[in-house]
Amino acid sequence: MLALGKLLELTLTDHEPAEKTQVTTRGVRLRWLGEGALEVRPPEGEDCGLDLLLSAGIHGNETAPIELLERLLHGVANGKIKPRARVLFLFGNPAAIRKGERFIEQDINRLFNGRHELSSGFEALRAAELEQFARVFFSKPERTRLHYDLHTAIRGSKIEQFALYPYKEGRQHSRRELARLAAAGMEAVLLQSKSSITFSAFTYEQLDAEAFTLELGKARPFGQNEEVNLDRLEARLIQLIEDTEPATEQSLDGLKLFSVAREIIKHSDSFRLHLPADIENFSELKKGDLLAEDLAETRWVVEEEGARIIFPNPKVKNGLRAGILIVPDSGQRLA
Ligand SMILES: O=C(O)CCC(=O)N[C@@H](CCC(=O)O)C(=O)O
Ligand SMILES: [Zn+2]
Repeated sequence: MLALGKLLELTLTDHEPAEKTQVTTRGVRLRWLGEGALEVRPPEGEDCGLDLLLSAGIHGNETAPIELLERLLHGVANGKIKPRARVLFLFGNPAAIRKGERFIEQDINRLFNGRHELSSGFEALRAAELEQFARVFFSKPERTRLHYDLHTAIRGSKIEQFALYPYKEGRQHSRRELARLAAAGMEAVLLQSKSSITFSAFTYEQLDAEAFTLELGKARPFGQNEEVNLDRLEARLIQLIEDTEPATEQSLDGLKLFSVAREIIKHSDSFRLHLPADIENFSELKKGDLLAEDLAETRWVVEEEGARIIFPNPKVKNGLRAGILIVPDSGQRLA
């Protein structure tokens, strides 16, 4: 296999390849752009017009999606996958991947959309670099832009695979994209209702890509991901790369939709979350329950009908999201 097909190995060993560009026997061009970043270009005349950004390892301990990208890249490099789309593969936080940790100094997925400029250190520099890779990749006019940022979650979940769909004022969420996600095995989508500082929010809000964070199961170390079944997603990604995707039905195929009722922000070290430590994502909450407390007698009480919790985490830094309170959404505002 071409050396550049081994992007994960290069990244894990912190190795710069001798040859930065390689071409497969079928004329597919692989270009190493920097640490953990590789662009794939289809042969001349075979480009279908899709620019697909696939990122994983934004959190270094979320290995199933990293392994998935590695399989796709091996397929491209050994000729089994025949790209007709331009694809940018990104491993988000190489230093954290090498250590098998969520992050080194700070959560890189809270440093996009300008936040890295207000910060410093390794992750802030990397977030700026990732924005630049994405900006250059999505700079070609009149092409379709799609970004999937692949993650796994800290805890178990009542709904195993789901997507988070960013928000931008004046832009509607696309029913067609949701149908595509359902076909890729996603069981639910959370429609965001405000701007955010994650990687997918950056490409959605600033680069006009359709962009999603995909949550694909529980985070486990490399080689221990047999319980994370990515078959449907993998098949769909290969179809996107090869431009063989069947015409997507508009049916959302049982996809559950949620919207954000409230983000629970941890303001101080006094923050207390009144949920069991092993609570699963999408657990239902009872109206009237005290969810959390913080300084100055701040109390978070469940007021919404049908409320559920995702990503509860009292250990985040002060000022960051310590959980999301979500409610069912009828999908009436979809385009
Ligand atoms: O399990 C958790 O608590 C977090 C899992 C995770 O990393 N989720 C992403 C979601 C990003 C988004 O809101 O689009 C994150 O927290 O960065
Ligand atoms: Zn993550």
